[in-house]
Amino acid sequence: MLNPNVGGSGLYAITDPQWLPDDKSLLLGVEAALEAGVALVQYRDKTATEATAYRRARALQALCTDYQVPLIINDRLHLAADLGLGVHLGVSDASIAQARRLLGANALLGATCHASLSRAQASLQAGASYVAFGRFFPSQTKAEAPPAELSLLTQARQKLTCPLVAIGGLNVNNLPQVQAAGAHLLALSAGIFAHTDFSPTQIRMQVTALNAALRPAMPSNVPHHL
Ligand SMILES: Cc1ncc(COP(=O)(O)OP(=O)(O)O)c(N)n1
Ligand SMILES: Cc1nc(C(=O)O)sc1CCOP(=O)(O)O
Ligand SMILES: [Mg+2]
Repeated sequence: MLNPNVGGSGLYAITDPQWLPDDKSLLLGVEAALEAGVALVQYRDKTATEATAYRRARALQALCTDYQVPLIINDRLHLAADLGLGVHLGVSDASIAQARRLLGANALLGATCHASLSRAQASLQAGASYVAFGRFFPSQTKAEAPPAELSLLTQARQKLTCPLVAIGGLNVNNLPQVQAAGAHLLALSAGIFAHTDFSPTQIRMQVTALNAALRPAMPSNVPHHL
């Protein structure tokens, strides 16, 4: 379900250990984002051991449940299965079809599609709940992410009926144009969590400013799949 605070177009907060390096900053940072209003949270942590990732995901699950916001696990399909959560998968990760079989019909499954509409169509065919395109702007979090053009979102809106996620270098200044191009969900990591002095207050202020930059979606545009 999308966050009604933002009328169906919402923020998708993606954690990263560069910005939230330990349990305390991760939980305080995500809680600040939840308080200020995000529609989805993704736990993305490439470096944590299995045990640490499990502990952090469990703690985030409890927090997100309190705020009734879905939590999605990046990459780690078996962790998602253990906790009964959704998963986001890229081209080098487990397949969407395998994830759908393992996680069941109701799980949220996200698929990275970079700049490829045909990959998006194939991912949906295989059972994805949403498709993600990007990166639209240079990313501090993932500098090597391949580029995509904003016009792709407009084409995707014409061809696909699922929720469309935009990712990569999003911030308060470029958010309106990404939304206007057709994105339903705006995924950000650095734009929410990267601050020189980590502070939950800064994160809350940042999410509040991002939400203020978003225009509420028309009811007919709101995808109800999430
Ligand atoms: C919402 C969202 N979109 C894209 C990605 C990138 O996934 P992937 O290509 O698998 O890369 P990593 O995140 O695993 O580095 C994402 N995580 N979330
Ligand atoms: C994890 C990820 N995937 C991307 C892609 O384009 O597939 S861009 C990206 C990083 C997103 O973080 P930020 O908002 O800081 O740019
Ligand atoms: Mg991945």
